[in-house]
Amino acid sequence: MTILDMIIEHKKAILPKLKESKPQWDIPLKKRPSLYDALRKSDTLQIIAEMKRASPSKGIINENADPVKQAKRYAQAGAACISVLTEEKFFKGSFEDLASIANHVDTPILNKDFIIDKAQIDYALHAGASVILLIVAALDDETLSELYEYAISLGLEVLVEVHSEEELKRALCLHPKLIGVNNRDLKTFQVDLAQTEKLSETINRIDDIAFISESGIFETVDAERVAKAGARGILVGESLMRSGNVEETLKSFQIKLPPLRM
Ligand SMILES: O=P(O)(O)OC[C@@H](O)[C@@H](O)c1c[nH]c2ccccc12
Repeated sequence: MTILDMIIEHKKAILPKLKESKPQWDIPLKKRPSLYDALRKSDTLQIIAEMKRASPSKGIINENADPVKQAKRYAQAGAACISVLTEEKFFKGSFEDLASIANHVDTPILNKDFIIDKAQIDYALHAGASVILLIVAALDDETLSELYEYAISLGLEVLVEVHSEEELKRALCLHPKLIGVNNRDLKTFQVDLAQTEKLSETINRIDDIAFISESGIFETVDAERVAKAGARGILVGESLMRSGNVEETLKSFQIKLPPLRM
């Protein structure tokens, strides 16, 4: 059983409880800017900065970080979007974190979780997210497209995450606007930025898509490498959560990009 299987099993087990208790927040989908627009229009690499206390591959990263302080630091340093992990058991996140961040920052907000059911999308919406993540590796085609359409119908943006060519092919059937290549294989934890390069050939052939490279980005050279492959944005967690100077670390990734062909 892979770690991804374990997380999904756990999600299924707690789903009935989630469905019983309705979301207790009602942070309206305020007029947050579109992540897609930020990625398409900007001439610098856009940073999606993540609030991440722990992970199954790294254990504790920064358990006691104050989510609002961290998110405000990200926003002030120029992050295009704040990503908030809400998975509790393996990542020590919560919808509380998401709601409190949503109450204090105006950037787009990505709910980072393992979504397998519409009820989780309702939670994301009520807790203040404007973008949700759908992980292709965790879903069959039918559920993937059902959840995708549902989120879009609610006015949310959807980041569709892939790791392999095969997953990319499945993702592209949705005609997604936001595609993320996770450099980390969620089944083995192996991280390799070459994954972004590999999948970029296909992604770069599609007009109108905003391409994000996710995970394993620590240095300016890493950002330069994925930008060269065509990424307009990067999703960064660990290096920002461990940084003694968030502003400096974040700014070290804001490199110049070639203009997009329109
Ligand atoms: O901490 P990193 O290596 O910078 O990675 C951030 C982000 O990409 C990672 O947290 C992530 C990407 N996709 C996910 C899916 C579920 C949980 C977590 C993730």
